[in-house]
Amino acid sequence: MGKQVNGGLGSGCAASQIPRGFRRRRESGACPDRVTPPHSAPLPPRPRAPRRLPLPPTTSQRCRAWAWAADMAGEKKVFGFEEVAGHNVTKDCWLIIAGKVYDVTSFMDEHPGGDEVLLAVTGKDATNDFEDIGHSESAREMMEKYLIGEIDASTIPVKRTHVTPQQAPGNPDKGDDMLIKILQFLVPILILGLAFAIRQYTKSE
Ligand code: HEM
Repeated sequence: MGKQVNGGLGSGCAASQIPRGFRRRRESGACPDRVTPPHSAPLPPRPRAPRRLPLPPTTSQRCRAWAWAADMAGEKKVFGFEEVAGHNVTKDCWLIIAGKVYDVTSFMDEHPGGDEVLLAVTGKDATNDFEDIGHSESAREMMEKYLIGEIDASTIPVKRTHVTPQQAPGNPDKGDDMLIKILQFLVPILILGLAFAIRQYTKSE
């Protein structure tokens, strides 16, 4: 039978099976069953707030950075039409004017002609639209700020030209012309004939 040490261990305590390492605790009178009371347990490390990572750059920012780097290196980036045409929203707007590509995203709010006109000419060669307005010299100087590269002219889709519908063989339009000519003669003759008939009828009465 286990001997009671320094008094203090309750009768229900399994002090007799105390492993060696807990002897001191046992001697201090605390029940060795309660080896690490919750209040004295070291607090678990606080979960650290996740570090805010910087957002990855947008396509437009990447392209601008690329174009800037290329510009610094003395070469202009050459864009394909499809790539340029994809930038067609207010927050990401590119224009093709006179063979050059302009990223006017940051200019949308400031453009005196409004942002809608700029959006309306995305996805096409906007040279004529730009020239039709008769932009001032200062507007043209301003453009330099937004220049990001050049367009690969071979990628611009060929403009659709208006094709007049071909006439069917036998030229059916000719038949219509003949009918009109006949009516031009016939109608006045019929009116005259009718007038003459009415006159005759009223005379005989
Ligand atoms: C990077 C390209 C462009 C720049 C820097 C630019 C700049 C300007 C500026 C500074 C003005 C004020 C008037 C002037 O100084 O001429 C203006 C007016 C205007 N722009 Fe642009 N523009 C650009 C592209 C375009 C395009 C592609 C269109 C297409 C239609 C357009 C349509 C207009 C219109 C409608 C006005 C108003 C004209 C008026 O109220 O008399 N702009 N733009």
